[in-house]
Amino acid sequence: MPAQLLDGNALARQIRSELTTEVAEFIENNGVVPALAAVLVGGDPASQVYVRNKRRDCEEVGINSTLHRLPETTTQDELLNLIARLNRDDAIHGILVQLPLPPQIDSRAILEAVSPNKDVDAFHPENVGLVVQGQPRFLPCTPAAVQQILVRNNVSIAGQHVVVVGRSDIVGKPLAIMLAQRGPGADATVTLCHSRTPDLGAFTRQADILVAAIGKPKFITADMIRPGATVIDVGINRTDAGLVGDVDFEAILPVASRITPVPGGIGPLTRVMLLVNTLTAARQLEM
Ligand SMILES: Nc1nc(=O)c2c([nH]1)NC[C@@H]1CN(c3ccc(C(=O)N[C@@H](CCC(=O)O)C(=O)O)cc3)C=[N+]21
Repeated sequence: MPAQLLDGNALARQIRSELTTEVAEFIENNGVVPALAAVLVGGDPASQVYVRNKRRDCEEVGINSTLHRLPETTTQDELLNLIARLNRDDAIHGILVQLPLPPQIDSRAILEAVSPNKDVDAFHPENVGLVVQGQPRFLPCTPAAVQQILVRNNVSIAGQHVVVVGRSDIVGKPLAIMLAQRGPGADATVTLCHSRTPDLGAFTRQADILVAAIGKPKFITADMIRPGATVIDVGINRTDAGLVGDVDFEAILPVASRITPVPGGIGPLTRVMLLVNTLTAARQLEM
């Protein structure tokens, strides 16, 4: 029997519908509309698509969204000035600075400038620290999307061996920490593999749940999967053959028990987590 598809689009739709009710209740109780400010520097085509989809998502659930488009030549000071303004603006609850930023800008300095209370990406060091300590203010969006697709499809995590491939600061590293945490939706045994792991297949074949977050098209092949494993594909690679993930989907389908597609897997859920975090930010700031 081929693997069950874990449908990110359907789950994203369901969570947006839950959020629509919660946002309406928030507005009713507080007389304030949750609001997200997105900052886009330059014209990276993938970023344009992402920001456009995100604005549509906000509209669907009743969150206000504003987009600040800055030219490719924006200086660090100009961007810092905009962030300072958004930090002070009481009508704005969440701030997202779309990555990557142009080379003249120091991304780290920018992410540290966003108020931790409005940091809906959870990229600020204070929020990263809170996640590590198991006291999150916001969960980082893509790791939260992976956790939710597992939890909401009743995939057991506790006591399972999760192998994460990729140690980025925005996906692999925080996800490994979140799934190893004590508590619901966690309690896994986690192995974090990366580009310097020798004999990667020896590790991935031990995975009950394999998460691919490497950023290389079809990098995970069928021989690297334990029969019956759950495979989560975080990759979004634009190739001549279209959008493909980090796993060789067709070849793995007959081996795995469950698998996420690309597109339509973790991507749409990542955007939903941004909405969740914006509502959380509004609740915390309007208390
Ligand atoms: N500050 C910041 N926060 C981010 O969360 C962030 C970022 N910068 N920079 C870029 C990456 C990438 N990312 C995606 C989210 C959703 C899809 C997504 O919805 N993908 C659809 C396909 C969309 C398409 O067709 O292009 C899918 O997988 O089905 C893709 C990529 C968020 N990122």
